[in-house]
Amino acid sequence: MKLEARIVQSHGKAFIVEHEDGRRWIASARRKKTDFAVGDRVEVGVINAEQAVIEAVRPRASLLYRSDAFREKLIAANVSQIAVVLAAVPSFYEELLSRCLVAAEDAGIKALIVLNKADLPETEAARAQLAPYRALGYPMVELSAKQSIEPLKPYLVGELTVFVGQSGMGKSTLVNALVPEASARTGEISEALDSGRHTTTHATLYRLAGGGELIDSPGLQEFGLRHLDPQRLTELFPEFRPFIGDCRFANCRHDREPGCALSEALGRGEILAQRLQLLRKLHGEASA
Ligand SMILES: Nc1nc2c(ncn2[C@@H]2O[C@H](COP(=O)(O)OP(=O)(O)OP(=O)(O)O)[C@@H](O)[C@H]2O)c(=O)[nH]1
Ligand SMILES: [Zn+2]
Repeated sequence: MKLEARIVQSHGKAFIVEHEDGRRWIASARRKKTDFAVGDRVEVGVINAEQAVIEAVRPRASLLYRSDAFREKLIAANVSQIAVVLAAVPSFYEELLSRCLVAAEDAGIKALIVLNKADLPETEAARAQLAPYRALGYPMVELSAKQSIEPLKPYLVGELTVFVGQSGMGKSTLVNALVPEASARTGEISEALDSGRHTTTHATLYRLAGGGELIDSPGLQEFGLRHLDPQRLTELFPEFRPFIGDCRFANCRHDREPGCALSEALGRGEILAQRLQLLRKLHGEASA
């Protein structure tokens, strides 16, 4: 029997898929194909009440993934928004935030900055550090996951939001507050998967009471973007778009070339040094 289902949990090689009527199966892919992600809509062949096989994946509205020199790793499919969870303590990598924003631009989805642990006095400095990103048009919500997640809720309605964050930013606290059953709900199927095959949960999709859905992804320390098209990199920085076409050389890497419109904009204080640095770094990665 063949059915349409959605991947709601990924364990790397094994997945949990859910039909719209709520039935769930442990599913693996035919052959060694494993490039599926939570959020994917798939056609499954049902084997029995517990097991199914993924036969095909439907075209994706969006796909977020990261890549380094050795491999690509899918983060989530069909999401409409990425929420980057940050906190003042421990300190966050600003470059990782910027990379998430670039990935969102590339995937054509919204990005939301969530500044957690607003109860800590160090938050003021973090807020100032993030001001330029708000000025770029990325919305930011400040909250304390330990106190109240109400400020975040309106942003999640009607969206499929993937939550990403470095370890320690409080993403688990946040997700558990948004989805009270999250810690328990992974349930027996997933426990059986974890203990039986020594795999860990890569990502899980949850439905929110107020409408909207979220995907909790594992802590992120790096966000390799080698897969980005070097020709398109500049477009992925919204504030650089007005300068596209203004460099003296058409193939300008915006590094030491004379007549570089971005280097000149930097000299005039119109763009952030760390953003231009990231663009240069991404150019280097993409061509390495
Ligand atoms: N002060 C304060 N601490 C918080 C808040 N939210 C989470 N924390 C603390 O921050 C620490 C990290 O929280 P987690 O939710 O485990 O963080 P995580 O981002 O999921 O990190 P990993 O579990 O390492 O992936 C814990 O000690 C939490 O109690 C908050 O709003 N305010
Ligand atoms: Zn240039």
